[in-house]
Amino acid sequence: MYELIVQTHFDAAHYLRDYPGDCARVHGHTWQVEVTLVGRQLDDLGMLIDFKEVKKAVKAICDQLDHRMINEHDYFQQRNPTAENLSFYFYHELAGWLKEHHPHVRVGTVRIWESPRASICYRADDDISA
Ligand SMILES: Nc1nc2c(c(=O)[nH]1)N=C([C@H](O)[C@H](O)COP(=O)(O)OP(=O)(O)OP(=O)(O)O)CN2
Ligand SMILES: [Zn+2]
Repeated sequence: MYELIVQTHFDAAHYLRDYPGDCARVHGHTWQVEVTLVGRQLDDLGMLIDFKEVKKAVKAICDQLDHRMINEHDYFQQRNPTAENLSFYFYHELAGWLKEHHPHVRVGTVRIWESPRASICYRADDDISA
């Protein structure tokens, strides 16, 4: 099994609806994003997927959020823009892209850092072996 990892970041504003504290006020983060893709099958070049392609796909998702108010994004109008919801959103956007373009590869995890000291990692339930 191969595990491919790419990291990137985006800067954006958000606020947490109904949060009992200062995070209910508009503020910003540099969100770090780490995506892990997994698969067994390599292409003729000996690659799981070209890093360049993965970076482009992750960037396309980040670009929808970068330098914006995340709460105004369609997906986050009804959901709080927490690291949990962001990791779920990235996971499923990438899963859709892989299904269409690279069906032999799946998303392993998406980790989102709100700060260097706090992150959330999402993986699909059936990957949990406990
Ligand atoms: N489980 C989660 N908890 C919190 C989230 C979240 O997405 N998931 N988000 C927030 C707020 O966005 C808040 O801005 C971040 O809080 P915190 O990590 O405390 O950030 P600080 O920069 O204030 O951290 P300090 O260590 O106090 O500087 C809150 N909780
Ligand atoms: Zn915040």
